[in-house]
Amino acid sequence: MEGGYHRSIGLFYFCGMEILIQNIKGLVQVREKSPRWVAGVDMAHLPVLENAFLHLKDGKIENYGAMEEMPLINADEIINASGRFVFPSFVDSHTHLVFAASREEEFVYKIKGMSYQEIAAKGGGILNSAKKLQQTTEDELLERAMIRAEEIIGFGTGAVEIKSGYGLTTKDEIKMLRVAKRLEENTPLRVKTTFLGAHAIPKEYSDRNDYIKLIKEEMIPAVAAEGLADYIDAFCEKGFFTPEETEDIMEAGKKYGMRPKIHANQLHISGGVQVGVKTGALSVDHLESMGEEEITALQNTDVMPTLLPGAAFFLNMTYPPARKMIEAGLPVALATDYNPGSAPCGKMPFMLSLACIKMKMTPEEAINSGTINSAYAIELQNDYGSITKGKVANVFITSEIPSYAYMPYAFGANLIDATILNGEIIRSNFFSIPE
Ligand SMILES: N=CN[C@@H](CCC(=O)O)C(=O)O
Ligand SMILES: [Zn+2]
Repeated sequence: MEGGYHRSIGLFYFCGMEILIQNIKGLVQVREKSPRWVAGVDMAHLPVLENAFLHLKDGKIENYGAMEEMPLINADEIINASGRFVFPSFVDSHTHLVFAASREEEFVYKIKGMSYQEIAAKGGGILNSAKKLQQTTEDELLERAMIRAEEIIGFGTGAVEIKSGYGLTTKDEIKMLRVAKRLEENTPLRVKTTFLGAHAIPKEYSDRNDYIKLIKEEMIPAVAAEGLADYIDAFCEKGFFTPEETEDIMEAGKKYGMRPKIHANQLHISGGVQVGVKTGALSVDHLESMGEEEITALQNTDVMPTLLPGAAFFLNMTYPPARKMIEAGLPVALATDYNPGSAPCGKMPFMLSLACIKMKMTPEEAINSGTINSAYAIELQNDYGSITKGKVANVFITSEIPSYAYMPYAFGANLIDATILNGEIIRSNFFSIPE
């Protein structure tokens, strides 16, 4: 067995560890061959193997099957999961989890009746977060983001996308993205990064074109030179960036190898969906405001519609029409949008509950959305998002629950009892972790 140094906790660990989880009540999202996504009526199907075993070796899924067919396995660690379900870890494909400070003063304004746009116009919102982030050092930001990373691991997340967009100057955007990269080095999370310089226009720009020029001519090349971003994003919304500006910025990013992922149709029908389709975006995200035309535009494309019900919940807005999208044959992905302004919550199981309760998705559809489909939304579907031989050994074990549907049903409950990432036991509260 080979040893190694644990990046996050500074402890020696056995990276060649073999783990056998046996007597699993239900092994969820078992796919012999991983699809790139599931769409339309197929979203209602969630493959679950009852009374199963799962064998993890060298950080990968080695084998799984029915208990009565389990071969002899010489594992270092044997976990008895009777009464429990094992899920592939969630993939959270849209977050802003690097930020300097929370914004609960705006929360109170919202309670008193101010809208998201009114708060932004008063210098709150994204510009408020940018001001605080500019005054925070890279190391301080990392320290704060590490706490959130540990938090989401406890909620069952194993891979995450993190955006910039609270820097709004070249040096501060780079600072945010460096922190996101350092999170991957310092935690067991798989991290994908997105450059979101086009999140808001800073106050000091009387001509918005000057800021857009800065994004295209200075920020994008600087971010690319350090290899800091996989994707490029813009907040395509009234009062933020127009569809034409969004398209221009997406095309500029593409020249540097960054594929678009767009904030689209959150507050209005913004044209963001059509720009996403036109620029070959990997995903269009939010989609609270969708007409027939937007749904039709997404059909027969490779763009993943990504729903962020935590933002609609927090802002008390209409939820995306998930049923209409699924009935139109589209896939949908789910993510948290974890950020200090519109969704201060990184808990994927709660997103599943909101998907079911508020968007009328079934538990099967919600689980497919937060695993295999959200993996596609950050191009990780070949390695994450399902229990498939050869994929990364990222799983969690639930507490003793009656069914997998209990996960979205018991909203807010903490139902995750153990987490294994990259084949390492990260935490457990029902068996002791080997020294
Ligand atoms: N909508 C734009 N960006 C974030 C919110 C940012 C903020 O208010 O800080 C979102 O995805 O909801
Ligand atoms: Zn967002």
